[in-house]
Amino acid sequence: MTVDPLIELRDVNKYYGELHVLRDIDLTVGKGEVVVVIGPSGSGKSTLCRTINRLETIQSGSIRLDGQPLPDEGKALARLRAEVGMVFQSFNLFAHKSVLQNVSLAQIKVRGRKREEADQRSRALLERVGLAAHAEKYPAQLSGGQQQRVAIARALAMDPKVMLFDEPTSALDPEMINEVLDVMRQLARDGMTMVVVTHEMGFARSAANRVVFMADGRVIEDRAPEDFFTRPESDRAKDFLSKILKH
Ligand SMILES: Nc1ncnc2c1ncn2[C@@H]1O[C@H](COP(=O)(O)OP(=O)(O)OP(=O)(O)O)[C@@H](O)[C@H]1O
Repeated sequence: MTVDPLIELRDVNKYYGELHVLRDIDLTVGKGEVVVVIGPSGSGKSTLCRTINRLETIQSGSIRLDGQPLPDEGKALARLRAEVGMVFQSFNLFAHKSVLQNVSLAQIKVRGRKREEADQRSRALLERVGLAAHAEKYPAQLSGGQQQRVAIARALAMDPKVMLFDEPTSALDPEMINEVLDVMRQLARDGMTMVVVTHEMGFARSAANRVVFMADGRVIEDRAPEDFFTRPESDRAKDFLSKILKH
């Protein structure tokens, strides 16, 4: 099956000072694909995510979104950040604004929507993530899982072309992990293009089109989950899987 590419990384290299964190990365994410990135701590997974919406600069190589090189600054960069929705481990909601205001704010500021239109959209998205009844509450009145679902609704409100998730469930209590993963599974079924850094192997098995395994800043394997989990090719991946599957 040929997929229409949405994100294309070619020969990407990134350093933090002397530390070579991304090494010759070639990666294509097709429209509607769900790519789960896994690998040992420090292998560069977060950095990879952060380069895609230009939170990090790269030293060489190229990154294209929908055929266009990533912009460096100004309005084009703000537009890019809206088109590449990002959900982090911590939810970073505005504590003194209601859930509804949290979801509406960037729509008004970045997208230029009128408050009424933004709020209407926000309510529909809150419904989609199962939080319609909580629109008037403040973040501190919600559980971690609910706050993370607000963060997802906030990113979706910008009409992103792709959603990046960087360990979205790592800060959550175990009983809340599934409520967030279920929202992500639904997004995947709805055809959203997604890049997901996670330690949740069940999600990788069930929702990913491809698993990208990274180690030492390199993509070591990039394969369908059923192949990767049953027949990992590299010693690094075998070692990684045997460690995490023991837990
Ligand atoms: N801002 C930074 N400045 C300097 N070094 C950094 C910075 N951010 C990350 N690093 C280093 O870059 C390497 C890759 O980090 P990164 O967070 O991308 O890895 P990761 O695979 O996401 O790890 P984890 O699973 O632990 O989150 C690590 O050695 C990390 O210490």
